[in-house]
This record gives sequence, C-alpha cells and structure tokens, in this order.
Amino acid sequence: MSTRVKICGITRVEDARMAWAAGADALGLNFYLRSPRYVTPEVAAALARTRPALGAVVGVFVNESPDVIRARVRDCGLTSVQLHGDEPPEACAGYGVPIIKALRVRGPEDVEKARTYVGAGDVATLLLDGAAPGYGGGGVGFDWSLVARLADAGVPVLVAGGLNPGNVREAVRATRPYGVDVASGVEVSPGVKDAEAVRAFVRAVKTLAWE
Ligand SMILES: O=C(O)c1ccccc1N[C@@H]1O[C@H](COP(=O)(O)O)[C@@H](O)[C@H]1O
Repeated sequence: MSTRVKICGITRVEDARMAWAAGADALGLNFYLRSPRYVTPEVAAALARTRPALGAVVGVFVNESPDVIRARVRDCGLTSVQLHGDEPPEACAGYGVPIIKALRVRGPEDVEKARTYVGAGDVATLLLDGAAPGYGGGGVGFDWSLVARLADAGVPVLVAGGLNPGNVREAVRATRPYGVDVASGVEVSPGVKDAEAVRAFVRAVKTLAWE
C-alpha cells in the first residue's frame, strides 16, 4: 500500500514546484484569513497552475461561506476542498469536488463525531488533526491509537497534526492511513517550506511499505 502525502500551506510557486518534485501527491492552499499560510485567490491560482497531471490541489477553508468556497474552486483550480472548521455534515456538499472533512481530535468522542460525516454529502475523506489552538497548522498531534476506531467506517482517513520527517514513519506504522498531511513540520517559517524537510518527509513515507 502506498501512503499519499499532502504538503499543506504552500504560499510560494518555488515551494509548490519543489514539493511536487519531491513526490507530494497533493498540495494544500489555505484560504483561512487568520492563517499565517493564507493565500489570495490570485496567488492560489498561480500555485494551482504548477499541478502535475496526477496531482491534487486542495483548498483549505474554516467556516467559510459556501459562495466563497464555490468561487475559489471555480477560479483557483482546486481539485478538492478541505473543510477544517465547525462545518456540520449537511454543509459538506455542493462544491462540485470531493470534500475532505477535518476533525480536531482530543479524545474518542471526536472520532465518534467524525463517524457522523461518513456518507454525508460529498465527504470523500476524513482528516484527523490534533487540537491546536485556533483551527489547525499548530503542530499539535493526537493519540494515534484512536484512528483504529474508524477502521470499519469504510472511508479513507488522512492523519495530520504535529507530523514531521522524524515521526511520520511511526505515524504511518501506527495508523496505516490513506495519507498524511503536514503544514508546520516541514517549514522554515509559517508558509515558507524547508526543501530538505519536505524531501525527507516524502521519502520517509514513500519508502515505508506496509500491507
Ligand atoms: O496550516 C494552517 O495554518 C491551518 C489553519 C487553519 C486550518 C488548518 C490549517 N492547516 C491544517 O492543519 C493540519 C495540521 O497542521 P500541522 O502539520 O500540525 O502544522 C493540517 O491538516 C493542515 O492542513
């Protein structure tokens, strides 16, 4: 099984090209105004134009209005939408692209909450993140043993929160996820990626085989 890698919070075209070349499967572009990784629609469109034929460009939103999300999907070349706020299951549809619903995990009750999104609207994938202050990107992890609670849910799961080149193999071994997602763990500063760290992160995941 090959584990997918999403590198999130790309803000610069040179970082986008570097991440694709490193073997990333998906890049995340952050449209949350309070994020230090926020990108304008114009920058996002330029970043999305670097997408290789088999790559995915994910727009990250927090409690954003549906009209804005639809406009960003249309104008910025997004291939999927990541809803990383308090969006209820009934809000997870209507963008014309697959949805990644992110849940911040403090304990088992949050994984049970994640289950309520299975089969809702256009939710194609769940993302489990740590509960950093704010909504995400804070480098905070969670108890990976909780991921097993979704093993019978029949939905692909992305694991995120506090991952870095040094711990991502352990995370993959522990959770056997569909993919992993990282923002702060491969940065020089918020929004500026560390090329060596991105390469090491992708290498660590892609060279780990599991059945
Ligand atoms: O990266 C951000 O600034 C961010 C802001 C608001 C919502 C989500 C955000 N990023 C997502 O956060 C997780 C974990 O990030 P980290 O690796 O712990 O820094 C990841 O899924 C990002 O997509």
